[in-house]
Amino acid sequence: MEIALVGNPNTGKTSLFNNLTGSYEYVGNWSGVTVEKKVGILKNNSAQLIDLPGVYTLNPLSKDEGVVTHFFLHEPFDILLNILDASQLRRNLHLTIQLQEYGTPMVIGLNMVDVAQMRGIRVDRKKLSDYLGSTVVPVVARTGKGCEYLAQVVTNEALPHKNNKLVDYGEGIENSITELATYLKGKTTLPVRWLALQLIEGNPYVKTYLHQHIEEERVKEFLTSIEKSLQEQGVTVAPDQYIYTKRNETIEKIISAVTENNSKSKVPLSEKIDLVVTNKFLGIPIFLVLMFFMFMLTFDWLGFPLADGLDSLISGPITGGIASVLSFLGVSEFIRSLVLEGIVAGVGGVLVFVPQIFILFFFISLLEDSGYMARVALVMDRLMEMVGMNGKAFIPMMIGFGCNVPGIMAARTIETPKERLLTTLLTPLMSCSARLPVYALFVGMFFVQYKAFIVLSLYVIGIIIALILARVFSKTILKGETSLFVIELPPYRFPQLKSLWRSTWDKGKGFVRKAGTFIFAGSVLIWLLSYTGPGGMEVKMDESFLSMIGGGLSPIFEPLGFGTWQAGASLLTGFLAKEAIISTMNIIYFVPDEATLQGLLAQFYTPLAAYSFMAFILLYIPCLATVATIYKETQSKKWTAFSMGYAFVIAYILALVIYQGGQLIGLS
Ligand SMILES: Nc1nc2c(ncn2[C@@H]2O[C@H](COP(=O)(O)OP(=O)(O)OP(=O)(O)O)[C@@H](O)[C@H]2O)c(=O)[nH]1
Ligand SMILES: [Mg+2]
Repeated sequence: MEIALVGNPNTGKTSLFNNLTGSYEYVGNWSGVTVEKKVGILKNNSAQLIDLPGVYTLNPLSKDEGVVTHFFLHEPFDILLNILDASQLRRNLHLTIQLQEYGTPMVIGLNMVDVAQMRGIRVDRKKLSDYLGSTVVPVVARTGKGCEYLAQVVTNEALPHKNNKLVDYGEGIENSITELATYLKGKTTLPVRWLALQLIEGNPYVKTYLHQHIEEERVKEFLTSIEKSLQEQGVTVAPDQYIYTKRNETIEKIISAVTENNSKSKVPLSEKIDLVVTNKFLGIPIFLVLMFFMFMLTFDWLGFPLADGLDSLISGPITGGIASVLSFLGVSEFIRSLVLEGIVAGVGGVLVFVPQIFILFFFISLLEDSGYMARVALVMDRLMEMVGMNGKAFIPMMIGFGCNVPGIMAARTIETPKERLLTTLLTPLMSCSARLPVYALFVGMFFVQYKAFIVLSLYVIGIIIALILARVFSKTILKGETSLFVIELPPYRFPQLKSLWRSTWDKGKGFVRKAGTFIFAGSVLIWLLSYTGPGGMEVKMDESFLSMIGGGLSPIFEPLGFGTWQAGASLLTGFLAKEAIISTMNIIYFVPDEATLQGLLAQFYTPLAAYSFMAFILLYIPCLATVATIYKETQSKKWTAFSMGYAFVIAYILALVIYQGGQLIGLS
């Protein structure tokens, strides 16, 4: 049995999905968190649950909304589980009516009853159930209250195929629909009334679907007959508007019958906070201060001591322990060196940064779950509009701070193809967490006093370059209108510690896993390349294959301040994954403990060259996983190649300006 989970954005569908299936899908307090279909199995194995992106209507505007409409047209399922936000019933019911018209047996999960109660809204579950002809089960998806019972109702009860005429659109429309039904007879298994109403609303997916099943003439005839019959009735508005009005009338009737509103406070707390946070002048400074605070926490107050401790642990007792085990086993010098100077140095060098990565992810999860994300979009909207995008595109970019891959996926929520492509191309300029170890290493060495400030400057450079390029691209290669900026500001929520931790862990475990697989394999390879050379095995590092490869690249980087073969080799591996830069450096500059690695770096970099190097790493080329995602989302080799090419050029120019310009004004 297949159950489809459908509802407005940000109503708690994925929270419920996670609860019922034991999954850990992405949850956040803004609209458009889920952008693709996710399938899970109910805990009691009785059915499959399908989580879908949130939609306000089945008539899609953006790509993630299209996922839902496509699903309704092409992927048959057995039961609809419609999630309603009890505190936003009026708006949610528009979708419910459309789902009802689809005719599949439906159960209503009335979520956020805790929020509704707090605001003094009471919903009469029994009456609502009578109106809709579906069982209504109140739940709190976040805590799991009522969820088990909801699962029982969905899977156990014999659900009625109910009357799907909740709204009466009048005889004219109903007659035309009956006529359309005769043409579609035997040609589709989908409910004709639903198809017809969606067509009147202008749903492009349904139109295409109908064109595939009957002659286009018939579709046109139907639409003309609707228009004519409405005119005859003296209706002056367009048919889609008429449908909307009719639905609204029904909704008002239901709302006044089933809800009771005893709210006392006129202005909710969220709105009071927003007066400050989204203020025209204060908005951006507040955002920057928050980021600065995040970096202070990650690099100074908390992260640095933790990483330092972990580092001593890895380079001291752990390496020592492994060394003694190897001696005890009597392994060859080759194996010993591979393990200690390759794997332990490479993987350990990356794992040292786990505490800092987790702190960063914790902070990002906090922003996501509190509701601040949508506010940043609003605050950034003015800047974004100046460059041909709108504020909504900043959400994928913010997500990109964690990892560029989900950031690019989130670009699906952007309505126009032009802006979606722009966002996809520019999100890799956002500094992801994998670049953080590089910053940590270098600011720890060269900018001890200003760690957080230097890192913040890199993040801001990423944002500024993205804005400038957005402007350039939208004036040259990607012309088109900027779409209207519409965003829902969800109420602020106090994040629960449990879900915060879960979401932090979910993001962070990818980093740990990558260290154990990708970085592990990479370290072995890099070590082998550094251990062997044209002269055979055990060559001096400067005569190894790795130094030849890196040396081939180094002249290109000479003008940027880091023309060493070591830098060339690390940048090359950095394309596979940005953390690999750190593991490569740990292997190349192998020294038994980190303190001296930093000392060694001082021989190769000046502070100015270090900054130029960090800026270059920030921008130079998206990592392999990101490139693959860009290809998957754009389905275009041309744009994928472009995303790599332009990034390299920009990185080069910027690093050049920083290094040469810095020298000109006397920095070193
Ligand atoms: N107070 C309260 N918050 C909830 C409840 N259910 C979910 N939330 C919160 O609401 C926010 C949205 O939850 P999601 O599960 O991501 O919502 P969604 O419907 O999947 O959202 P989209 O994927 O964007 O359509 C999160 O911050 C949840 O913690 C609830 O019953 N009560
Ligand atoms: Mg979701």
